[in-house]
Amino acid sequence: MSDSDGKKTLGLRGGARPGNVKQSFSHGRTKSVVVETKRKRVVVPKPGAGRGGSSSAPVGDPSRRPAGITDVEMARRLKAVQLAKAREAEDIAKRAAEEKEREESRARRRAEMEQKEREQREAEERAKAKIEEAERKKREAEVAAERAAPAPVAEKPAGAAPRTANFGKPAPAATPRKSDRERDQRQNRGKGQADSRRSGKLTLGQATGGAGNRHRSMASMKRKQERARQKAMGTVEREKVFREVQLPEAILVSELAIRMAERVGDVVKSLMNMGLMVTQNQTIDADTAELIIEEFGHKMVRVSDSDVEDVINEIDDKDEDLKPRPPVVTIMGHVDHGKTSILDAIRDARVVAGEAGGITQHIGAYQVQTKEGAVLSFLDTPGHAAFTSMRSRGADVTDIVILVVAADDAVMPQTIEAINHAQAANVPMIVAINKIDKPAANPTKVRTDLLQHSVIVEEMSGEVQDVEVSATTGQGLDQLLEAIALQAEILELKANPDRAAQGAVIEAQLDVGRGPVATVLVQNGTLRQGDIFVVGEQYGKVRALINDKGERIKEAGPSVPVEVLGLNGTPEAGDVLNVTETEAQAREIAEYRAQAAKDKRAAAGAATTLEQLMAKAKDDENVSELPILVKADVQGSAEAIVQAMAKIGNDEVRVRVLHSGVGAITETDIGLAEASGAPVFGFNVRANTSARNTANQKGVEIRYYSVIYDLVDDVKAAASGLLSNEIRENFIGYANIKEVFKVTGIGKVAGCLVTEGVARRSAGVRLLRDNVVIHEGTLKTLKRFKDEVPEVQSGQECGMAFENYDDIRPDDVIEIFEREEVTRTLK
Ligand SMILES: Nc1nc2c(ncn2[C@@H]2O[C@H](COP(=O)(O)OP(=O)(O)OP(=O)(O)O)[C@@H](O)[C@H]2O)c(=O)[nH]1
Repeated sequence: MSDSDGKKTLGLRGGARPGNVKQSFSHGRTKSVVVETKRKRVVVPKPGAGRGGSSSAPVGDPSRRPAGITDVEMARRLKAVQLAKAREAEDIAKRAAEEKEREESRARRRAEMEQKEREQREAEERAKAKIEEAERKKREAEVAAERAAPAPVAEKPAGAAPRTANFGKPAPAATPRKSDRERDQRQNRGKGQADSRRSGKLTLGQATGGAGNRHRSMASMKRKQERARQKAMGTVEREKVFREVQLPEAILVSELAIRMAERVGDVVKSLMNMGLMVTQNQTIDADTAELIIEEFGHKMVRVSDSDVEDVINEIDDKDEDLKPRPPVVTIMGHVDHGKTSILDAIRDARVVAGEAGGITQHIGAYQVQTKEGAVLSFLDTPGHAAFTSMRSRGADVTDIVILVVAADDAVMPQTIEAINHAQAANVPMIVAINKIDKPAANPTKVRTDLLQHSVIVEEMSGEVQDVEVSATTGQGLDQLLEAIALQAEILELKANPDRAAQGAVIEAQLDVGRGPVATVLVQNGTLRQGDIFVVGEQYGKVRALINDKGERIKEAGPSVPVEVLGLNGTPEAGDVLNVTETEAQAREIAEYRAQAAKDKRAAAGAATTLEQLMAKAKDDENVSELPILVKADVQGSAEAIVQAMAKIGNDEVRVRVLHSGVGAITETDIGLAEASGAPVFGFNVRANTSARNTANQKGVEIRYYSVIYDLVDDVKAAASGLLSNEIRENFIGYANIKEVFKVTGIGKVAGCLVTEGVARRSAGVRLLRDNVVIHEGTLKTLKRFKDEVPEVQSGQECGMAFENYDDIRPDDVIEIFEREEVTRTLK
């Protein structure tokens, strides 16, 4: 701008922009400094100059070139620019080529990995197929196996074909999975730099040797996933495996879970879903367990008894080993028709005289020989209950039933029961028409009576043998024995005496001097002294064998009843005796059975459904129970009494036997009876002194009996006392309401006509509207012509008002009834 002047401050020339800067120093001193800034010259190329310059612009044109640049410099610069552009294009092409190569190598790797996966899968499939093939080979015939063997080989080329194609062509759309991935990658590339950078990193990793690592890591990842998948699938398959679950009579919930290989929690849960509130430590019965096993998709194999029982499993006897055996005969019939008398007459021994009330109480078994030499075994039972209870324990000992019917009587309830039992057991019958000596005897009536119960005797052209006998005179007894022998012949009863014995307990008791004694009827084999045996939950070694005549014998063959000594405890009637090889076996089986019985009892208590629990709770509110204690001389009697007690009662009253046992009444019995407020019934047994004293002190009633029927009658009477009286309603009349009046002081009064019976002031009334009871109560007033009357007869008009009830309308009907209390008894 201005030229330099001597007085002026030295400054820049032209284009300079002056400015002052004030500097501050210490002690308030300042100094102003002039600062000049010079603007930088900016060269802006004119439009079109660049393009022309790059190719055909005249190099020496000073107007198109920046100031101060020579032609040579300009040419050099342009050349440098061209070179840079060419290099840039080259770089782009190179990068594109590299990218393509990388892409191809990635595709190749992917193809390889997939190939490997496929190979792995195929190898697994082949292995699986091999296993299946091996299994099939085992099962199938040789030819089928050979035919089946090339199957995997044939599959191989088919599986290999796409593999070869993949190798030749790195990235074909071989599988839909692969094409998906490629599409994804293309999309990713299009999406932006971030994705392509990521793919670039992959390549770098590969280039720096990380490729192997990456490859491995991806593969290992895939293997991991595959393992997880297979594991998951494997678990599912395992659940589907049908396990054979061995199921005993009762099983612990936890044990069931273990046997099914399921989680205990799941088992408990499904039990709860079934309405069973049980824990894993509780026992459930086989039926419930079966449902659970089915629910979990397993197969149940019932084991009725444990493997320990296998040692006594039935061996089928060969025909040549079987020899004829005597028939086992049971005499059945109505009370006092002469069962014991017939048996007595046959044995030529007096049994009746020794028995209280002439009623057979003990179960015994005896053998007799007919004149022809045929041996028959007789079983004397105290009624049909024992016969049934023996059958229910699996002791079907009876071959022939003698049905005793008194000729002077008729077919009685117990006769019918006996017929039913014999028919249910599929045991042939012989009818013995007894007391034929009596003048009132009418055997034809007996025969015709029997017809009604589908027993057609020979005399009536049927197949059932009938014999007229008299136990008193002995008439017809030989014919009866002949008939039995004949029936036995028809039945062709056989057994193998040369094998380990098997028998059924007829009676068992604890003998003071001899210990537990069981009367056993040998059914098969021969029982010998010294034999080791298991009987029910007891076991032992035969110390002595005593026959029905009280003689000691060394052995007892088929159909021979014998008393066995040497038991460790008292078995129950109906228990089966089996001879074992060793004492260990016998003990093991006995212990197993005892445990099984205990488990079963526990299961019966535990496996109660909610509904059952509620029903039981509800029942208990309404049902009165008569608790009793029973002590008897022998097991059979105790059992018969318990069974008779079970039959007494109805929906409201029942007898509950708290305890039943064999032997004298003890202090323990009295204690139990006192706790439950129960009387003690002694059957052919007495209370010992201390028990008697305690009973006196505590006020426990002891009753002694020697006849079962007396006991039953007494209990029935006692149980009847528990029955609440029945309230019976009798309708005495009906009245129709004609009009309704309002009377001050009384309220609404119905003007009625008694249409039926009588209206009584003291009776109960019901108000019916359209045949629906809308009120039940009593009458406040019954008037006839303004007079209060006790009753009004049918056809007469009267006024009635209800006690505490006013809603009465014309056309309503009044039902009049009386209630009476009726004392009930048990049948
Ligand atoms: N006249 C006559 N009386 C007989 C005959 N058989 C039995 N009795 C009598 O009938 C009564 C009953 O006989 P039991 O042998 O005790 O009758 P049961 O069927 O065994 O009776 P329970 O043991 O109570 O079931 C006795 O008094 C016998 O004397 C017979 O053939 N003729």
